[in-house]
Amino acid sequence: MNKSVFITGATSGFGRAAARRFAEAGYALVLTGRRRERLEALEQELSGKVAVHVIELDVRDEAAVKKAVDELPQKFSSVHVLLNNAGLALAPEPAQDVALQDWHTMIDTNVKGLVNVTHALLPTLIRLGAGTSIVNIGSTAGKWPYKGSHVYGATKAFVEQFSYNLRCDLQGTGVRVTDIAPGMAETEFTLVRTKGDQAASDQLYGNTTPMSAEDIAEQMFYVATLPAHLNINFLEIQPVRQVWAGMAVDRDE
Ligand SMILES: NC(=O)C1=CN([C@@H]2O[C@H](COP(=O)(O)OP(=O)(O)OC[C@H]3O[C@@H](n4cnc5c(N)ncnc54)[C@H](OP(=O)(O)O)[C@@H]3O)[C@@H](O)[C@H]2O)C=CC1
Ligand SMILES: O=CCS(=O)(=O)O
Repeated sequence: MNKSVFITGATSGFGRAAARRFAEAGYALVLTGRRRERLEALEQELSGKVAVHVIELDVRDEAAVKKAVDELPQKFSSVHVLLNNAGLALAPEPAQDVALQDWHTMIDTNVKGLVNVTHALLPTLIRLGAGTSIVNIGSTAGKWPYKGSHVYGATKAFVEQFSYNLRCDLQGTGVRVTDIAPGMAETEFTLVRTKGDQAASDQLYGNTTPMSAEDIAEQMFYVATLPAHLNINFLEIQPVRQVWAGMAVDRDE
C-alpha cells in the first residue's frame, strides 16, 4: 500500500517544505491550496520522485473539501498523514481597530477550515488505523498572549484543545493527533498578516535567526513517522533567540 500525505496550504511556507520532506521519504502527495499555479509548480518539481495529486482547494469551503476527499484517486486514497497546516493571521493592530471581516477570515480558515478537513478525512484515517497521524499546526500564539494576537491566538488555542479532545475520541483507533506549536518562522506569514508589507516582514525576521519552513517540516515528518505506539501530543518549538514577552503595565504619565 502506497502511503499518502494530505497537506493543506502546500503552496507556501511549512506546507510546501513538508511536501518536499515527505517526497524524500517516498510518500504520495496530495497537495492543496488556493493558488493553482504554485501547486502546479510544486507538482512539476516533485512528480519525478513520487506520485503527486494537486487540488485547488479553499479549506473554508466545506462542500469542496468533502468532494476533494471523496474523489481522491485510488493511488492517493491511503492517507496515512493529514497535515492540517493551512492558516493565517491578519490584522496585527489592536482588537479595537480591527475590521470584523479579518476576524471572521481567521476563524473560518484556522478553525472551521481545519475542522472541515479533519471531519472529511477521519473515516479514512480510522480505516487505515495504527500508524496514521493528524498533525495540526497551532502556534505559540495559542498559549502565550501578546498585543495584536486577539483572534489569531484564540484560533490556535482552539487547535490545541481540539487536538487533545480528538485524541480522547480516537483512543482505540490507532490514529495519532499532534499539535505542533511553532514560534517565529520566516515564511510568507508576516507578508499575509500585514497585507503585503515586505519591509515589515523583513524587519521582523532580520538581525536574528528565525526558524525556517524546513525546520518545521522536519518536526511534522518526525511526529508522523514515529513508531505506531507513540503519540506526541504537543510540540512547542521556537528559535533559540526568541523567548516570552514580559508583563505590560499601564502607567500614569
Ligand atoms: N510562520 C510562523 O511564524 C508561524 C506560522 N504558523 C502557522 O503555520 C501555518 C502555515 O503558515 P506559514 O507556512 O508560516 O505561512 P504561509 O503564508 O507561507 O503559508 C500559509 C499557507 O496556508 C494556505 N492557506 C491560507 N488560507 C487558506 C485557505 N482559505 N484555504 C486553503 N489554504 C489556505 C496558503 O495557501 P493559498 O494562499 O495558496 O491558499 C499557504 O499555502 C499556518 O497555520 C500558520 O498560522 C504557526 C506558528 C508560527
Ligand atoms: O503563529 C505565529 C507566531 S507569532 O507571530 O504569533 O509569534
